[in-house]
Amino acid sequence: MQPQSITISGIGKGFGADDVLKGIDLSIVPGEFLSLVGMSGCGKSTLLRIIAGLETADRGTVSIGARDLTDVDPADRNLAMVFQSYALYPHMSVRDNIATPLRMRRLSIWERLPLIGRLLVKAETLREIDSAVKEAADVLQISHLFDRKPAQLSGGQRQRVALARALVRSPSAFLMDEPLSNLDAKLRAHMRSELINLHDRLGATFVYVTHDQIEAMTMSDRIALMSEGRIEQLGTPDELYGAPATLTVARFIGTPSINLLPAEIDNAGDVLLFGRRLGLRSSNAARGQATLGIRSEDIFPSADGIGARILRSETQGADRYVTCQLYDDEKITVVLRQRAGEEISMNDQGRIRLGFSKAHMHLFGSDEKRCELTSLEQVPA
Ligand SMILES: Nc1ncnc2c1ncn2[C@@H]1O[C@H](COP(=O)(O)OP(=O)(O)OP(=O)(O)O)[C@@H](O)[C@H]1O
Repeated sequence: MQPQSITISGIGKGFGADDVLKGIDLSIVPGEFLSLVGMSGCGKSTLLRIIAGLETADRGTVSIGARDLTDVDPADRNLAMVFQSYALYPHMSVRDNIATPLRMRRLSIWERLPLIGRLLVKAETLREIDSAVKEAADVLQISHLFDRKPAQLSGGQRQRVALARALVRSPSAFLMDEPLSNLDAKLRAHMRSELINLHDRLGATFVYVTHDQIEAMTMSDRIALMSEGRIEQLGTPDELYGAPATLTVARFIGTPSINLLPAEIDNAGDVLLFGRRLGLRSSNAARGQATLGIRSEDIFPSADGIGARILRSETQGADRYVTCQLYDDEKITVVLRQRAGEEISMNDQGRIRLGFSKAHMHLFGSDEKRCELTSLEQVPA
């Protein structure tokens, strides 16, 4: 199956008085791995269900390739949906679970009957179904589990059966709703890389819903970050991390979370942090209160920096995250990343001085939107 594009135009959806999707436009390119990510309740599952045809939009259209699907039944959309709950048939073997979508599509109601159906159906059709089931099971490395029932499988194996069942139909695209969230952390990380491999091998279009930004950041070609029924930002993981369009995106993406500090913009557009000019100017920010975002890797010990007190430090793999209180202000703490082998020099009271990398600061105006910053060295006087 050639990978297909998915085009979503002006999708709106309400449940009662709740406006859950407020006009979504999104073009997913053929073969792309696109994640819909956002806080619980932002509308990502509803959007995926509308693409699948399991939910009807109040307005707007969904197309796959050149085909408008808005009024097409879910069964005729040729999209494979994989759920968090796996949705396997408990009484059927792994082989029969995988074969079911093909039997539904290729066999008549009589041919699907146990025993008598076998007499009616053509041997060639059965062979074709068996071979497609075997191929899908081989891709997901579960052929040795063919005769087991779902209850006899681990979580990861069940999810693989669900994926094989989706794969066997040669769908135009795969739609996945939090497919890994029932797995423990280690298996999750393993299945993440299996899904990436599967995507690379199939070259198919994947739309993946998750509330886990790490999952979205590590797996996706592009991410659509949703908030309150809107797409807040659409871009590559690097774009969302390196140039968050809004405070919501900045807060959501990145571990540890971005440090946010209260700042001010004076009449000339100069940015002040704790009353000090930073040598940065914003041409498009409204004057007054603003927020500066600084990621932990862009903060470093510096003799002429801002005074801070170390509160705690946590080791995570090769990095240590050090939480510091700025100016003894209880509300303002920052986390900096200390790499293995680096020692932070502090005085006996646990105090240090911190500098911020100007080139990597993110400024958000009072409307919470990103403002462009220029270094004053580049601004003509
Ligand atoms: N069938 C329904 N009837 C009424 N309200 C619904 C229905 N389905 C979803 N909602 C509401 O719509 C909003 C968006 O739900 P949706 O499941 O799309 O969010 P989500 O971003 O996928 O959240 P989660 O990560 O928790 O699954 C929520 O407030 C939810 O309560």
